[in-house]
Amino acid sequence: MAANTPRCSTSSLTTIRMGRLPTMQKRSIWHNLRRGYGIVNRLTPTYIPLTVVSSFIRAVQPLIVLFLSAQIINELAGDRDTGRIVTYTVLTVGLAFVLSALNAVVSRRITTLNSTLWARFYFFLGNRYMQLNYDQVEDTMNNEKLADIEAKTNGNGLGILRLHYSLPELLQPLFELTLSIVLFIGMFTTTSSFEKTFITSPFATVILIILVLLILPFTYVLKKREERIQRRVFEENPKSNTYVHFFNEYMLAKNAAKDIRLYKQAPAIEEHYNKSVGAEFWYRIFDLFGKNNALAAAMNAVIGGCVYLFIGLRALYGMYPLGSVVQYIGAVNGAVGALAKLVAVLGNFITNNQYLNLVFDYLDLPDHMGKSNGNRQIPQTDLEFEFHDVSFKYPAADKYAIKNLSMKFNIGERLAVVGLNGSGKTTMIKLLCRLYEPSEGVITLNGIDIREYDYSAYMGVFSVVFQDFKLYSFSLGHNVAASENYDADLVEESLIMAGFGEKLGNMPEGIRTYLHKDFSDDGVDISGGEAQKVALARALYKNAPFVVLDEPTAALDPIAEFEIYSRFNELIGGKTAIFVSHRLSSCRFCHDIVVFHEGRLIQRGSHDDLLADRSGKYAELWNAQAQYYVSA
Ligand SMILES: Nc1ncnc2c1ncn2[C@@H]1O[C@H](COP(=O)(O)OP(=O)(O)OP(=O)(O)O)[C@@H](O)[C@H]1O
Repeated sequence: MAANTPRCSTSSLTTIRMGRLPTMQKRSIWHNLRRGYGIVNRLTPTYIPLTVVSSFIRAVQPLIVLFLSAQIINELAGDRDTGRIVTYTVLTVGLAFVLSALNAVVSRRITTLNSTLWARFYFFLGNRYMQLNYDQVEDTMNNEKLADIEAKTNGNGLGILRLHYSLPELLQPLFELTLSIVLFIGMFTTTSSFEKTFITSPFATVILIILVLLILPFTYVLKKREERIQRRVFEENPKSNTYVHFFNEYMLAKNAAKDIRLYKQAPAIEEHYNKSVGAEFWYRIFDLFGKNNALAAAMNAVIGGCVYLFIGLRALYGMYPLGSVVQYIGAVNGAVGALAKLVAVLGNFITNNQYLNLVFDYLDLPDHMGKSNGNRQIPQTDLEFEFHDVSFKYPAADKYAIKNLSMKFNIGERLAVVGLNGSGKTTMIKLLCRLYEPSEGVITLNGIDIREYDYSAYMGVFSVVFQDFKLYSFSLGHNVAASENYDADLVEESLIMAGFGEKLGNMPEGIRTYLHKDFSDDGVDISGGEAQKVALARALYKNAPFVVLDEPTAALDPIAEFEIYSRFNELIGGKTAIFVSHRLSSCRFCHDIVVFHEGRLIQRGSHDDLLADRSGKYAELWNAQAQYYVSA
């Protein structure tokens, strides 16, 4: 029967089902370039066409000046026709002006798009993170990959951002090469009468071409070396990006600020940071880049010198007019430079491919709990959930957090869940809410495996307040409704029901008041207990049929706690509710109590029934707490 069929019984299968990255998938460069530029185009739609225009202008501008200067020199050395000289001069100045102006406009727009892309790309990554299945978010391996992507993007400009910045580096030399060929092609088709020597022979032309083409293997070798060393440095420091990410977040985290100060963590953090993210790491990469750039410049200078010599000698033998000498030298050297840049950028594409794979592996993490599962609609009323012999082990753990759990949640009743720390209470809730899937056994809703229901609709069934809930620095209304557009009356009502009414009355702008001061100088800071009330109001506003409160009153003062309990039935209405708490006295209003111990359900019954079992865990926990109140 499906209900008891173990799923993912082998660890490797579990690994894949949990949506981890088994090994980096290899994709072809062309596939990655197409997909990568597709993303660039989606994030900044005008960037690619504007870069084509800008690269063309940058390539054509010096070559137009070169061509027109050559015409002027030829005119000065030949017919000296004033009209033509003036026309060339005006054209040179006029075109330079028009192209510069056009380029300034386009470049300004591109500069804006560069920073836009940066911001949008980080949102794109973060947004993907928000869409991941929860188990993938908790998976250290995926988090390391994300830290790696962010650091490689941020610190090294690799991955998608490299594609973005490489586009002009690719297009400009492509245009330069094409236009330079147009300008120097005349070298090989000259009709002037010249002296026949070795220098003016076709053989010398072949030697020149070979010399120019030498730039290709030379640049390729440099690029390969760069790639090899960069890869080795990254491999030798596999955790350095995670460290950077961790420390940068920790040092600035508001909830770490107290501990950092009181435990004087700053020097220890600094020491650990320097050890784990050593300057040596960056030094080796940048040292290599510097040496490679110097070698490439030296090679260009040698080839450039040979080109000068060759064309100059040919001019001496009468092969080219004076102006054309300037044009050919400029154009051939332009072509040499363009070729070197093209090989370098193609090398960059090859190097960058592994970082694109990293990004695409992350983007392609399977939605194994959502789309790949069922699309059955959620029943409208009477939702009855049941665990059937469920066991669960966290991905990297070797111990079961839940073992052979069978229990039913009675419709419309309140169930208290108690047990020692680490006994599996929160894990049970995560399984019920489909944040994780059971390793063995099955959970049903009205007799049907919960995996057969539409995932997003299923999540809508629960109003949950977790122990580690988070509020954000937007308005109170935004926090409660989790939306820009909300029902203001319902938000207020929920806050009042959750015991936040008095505080709300003192807030300068009511539910439009911002929490914290990140986005508003008038924002208010609230205490831990008040935050818990807002989180409770959020759950009430959602008005889902099943309420889960995981230690909802842990941060509340005794009076607030008493108020919440005494109005609990009013708060929950006829809904089914689970209530996790360490304060056993607060469980007494529940119809039923379950006791967890080491991942197993060991007792179930009413408060009186459980207490009657004097040797049971519940009685032990109750007596342990009661003695403090009695002695007081
Ligand atoms: N993300 C996780 N990865 C690996 N192990 C985990 C994870 N979360 C919890 N555990 C382990 O699972 C077991 C059950 O944890 P769980 O959070 O369900 O306990 P709990 O009863 O809710 O505890 P508490 O009363 O402290 O909130 C513990 O041993 C815990 O260390």
